[in-house]
Amino acid sequence: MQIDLFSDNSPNYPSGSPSKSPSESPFDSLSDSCQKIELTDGELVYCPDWLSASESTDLYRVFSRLAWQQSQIRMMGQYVTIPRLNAWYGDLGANYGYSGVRLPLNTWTSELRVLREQLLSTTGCRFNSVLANWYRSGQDSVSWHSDDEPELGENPVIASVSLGETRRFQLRHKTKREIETVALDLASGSLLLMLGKTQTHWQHQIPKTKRIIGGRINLTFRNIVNNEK
Ligand SMILES: O=C(O)CCC(=O)C(=O)O
Ligand SMILES: [Fe+2]
Repeated sequence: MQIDLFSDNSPNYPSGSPSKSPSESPFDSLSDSCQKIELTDGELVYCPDWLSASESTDLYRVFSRLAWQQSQIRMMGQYVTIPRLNAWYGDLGANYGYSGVRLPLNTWTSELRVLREQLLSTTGCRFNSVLANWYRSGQDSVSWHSDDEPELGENPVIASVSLGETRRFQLRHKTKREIETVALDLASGSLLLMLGKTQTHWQHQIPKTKRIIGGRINLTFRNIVNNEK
């Protein structure tokens, strides 16, 4: 695979995509196995079989050995332990935090690097970091939020790879309450792209479930544009 790592493309815009009229998304040319989901004020692409079942099983096992930690976030002046494990990997300088937590930066593992290259060839987007989440059971979750930290820049492309147990992913519009919540069941081996103004206008969550289920690892590849912090 030939990749020009030093080309001067805008980091959040696919590099290899053919030129399109402005009304078309650069992601329209993704394979037929991907489904485009148009939102009011946002856009998603869902590719259910991005990885094969055996790749997904192997990667779940490999990634269960990432540098997991259980972070504490600040909420209304109090420290609260988050109901999931986190790990942050990225290029030197790709520093990231949310809700008062600064996650320690780990250097890429070879398997995370391979996934990042596969994402470059699928999407044309180059990511410099990945936030890994491990939902150990149905009692682990992430509550309503947007991936809108300033270091992600404007209209970030977030590429979310799911491994292990299928979990429900919900999105709600921030201001237009008449728009119904959107729900997607994110299967093992799937890729979900959140595009355009999705982070500006929508929040997303993984709710808890009472079902007795196994674990799920989610990898959200991101591009940190402001690295001086
Ligand atoms: O687990 C997921 O699918 C979502 C994770 C997420 O929203 C995040 O890491 O910001
Ligand atoms: Fe998120």
